[in-house]
Amino acid sequence: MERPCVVVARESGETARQRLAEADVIDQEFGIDVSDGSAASGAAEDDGQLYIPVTDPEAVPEDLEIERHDVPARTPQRTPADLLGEEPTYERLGDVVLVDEDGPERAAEIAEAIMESDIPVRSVLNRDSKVKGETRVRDWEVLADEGEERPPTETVHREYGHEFAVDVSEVYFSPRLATERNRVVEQVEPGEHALDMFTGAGPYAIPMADAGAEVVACDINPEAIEYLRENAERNGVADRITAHVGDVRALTDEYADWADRLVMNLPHTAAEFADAAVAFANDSAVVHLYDIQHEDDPFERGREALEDAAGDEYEVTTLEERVVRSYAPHELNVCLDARLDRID
Ligand SMILES: C[S@@+](CC[C@H](N)C(=O)[O-])C[C@H]1O[C@@H](n2cnc3c(N)ncnc32)[C@H](O)[C@@H]1O
Repeated sequence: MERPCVVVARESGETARQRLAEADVIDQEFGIDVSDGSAASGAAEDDGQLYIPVTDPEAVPEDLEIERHDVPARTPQRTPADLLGEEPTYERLGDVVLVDEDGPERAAEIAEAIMESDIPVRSVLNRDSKVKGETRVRDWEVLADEGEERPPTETVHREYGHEFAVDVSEVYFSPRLATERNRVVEQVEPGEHALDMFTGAGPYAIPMADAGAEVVACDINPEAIEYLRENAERNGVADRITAHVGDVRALTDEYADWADRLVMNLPHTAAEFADAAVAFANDSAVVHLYDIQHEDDPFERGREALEDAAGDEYEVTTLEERVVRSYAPHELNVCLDARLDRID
């Protein structure tokens, strides 16, 4: 059936799809038409493009092209909401579903609906603790598991065209930060030196390397670095990433004056690493410092820490103050983008 569709080259398809999903304009009643450039594809037009059906062309970001195109109607899918009669809150990480429920009965009911629905899911996990200690890993209760060979906490997650293998019982990973990570990655210039100080399984390091950066990635959690290395191979960027296990402060001599860009994703604590960030910075470096702070002035602590560490060696300029998401009542997860320019 002919519907308004966003037309994109196949290689830009995943990025466009995620942007449209964020704007909530993908028409779920119709499928995406994937034409592969060959006359045998059966697509209405064999031009190697993707046609993503949208509900409201007016709400589509302006830089995306729209045209009417024949797309297939989808067979209706049963969602967890259809089965429960209301929309439960959950996040998808590959074929694992993450929920955050206190009551065991409610948790079991949601898990059952998720497993019975048509979304492709292998296990359902409930948050069983807050993020803990240096590694920021939390405990998970397994609510449902199809019982394959892989542990129910391990999966392969896809984000903006990259694949991340991760076991959430061993390594921190939050699918909620996908848009924020992409915002940072889009600023990367080919050839720049990027230091991902708290890399986890590599959701910043890998796309930055794919954007052409030479990346140094560090984590104190050895399991995280194992997954980072696997993910670097998986995404074909192993030759542009150097991985280190340990406290990132131990690298300040080896990478002194090296970095054009520093990613500091260790909310609550990153400001304590401002001295290391300044030691890593070259003559003009951009810092992305994440924090979780009271909404009254969530950027102050990070900015002051950078200014104190910079002393009279660097000028600190705020580039952007970004609210990533609300974390708890009156508490925000934020990112301060700042530039450090060496004072001659
Ligand atoms: C909030 S997680 C972020 C991981 C990743 N950047 C992401 O977005 O998924 C912070 C990471 O910092 C690591 N970490 C904590 N203290 C560290 C230190 N002193 N040096 C290096 N890594 C550290 C933890 O093990 C954890 O993987």
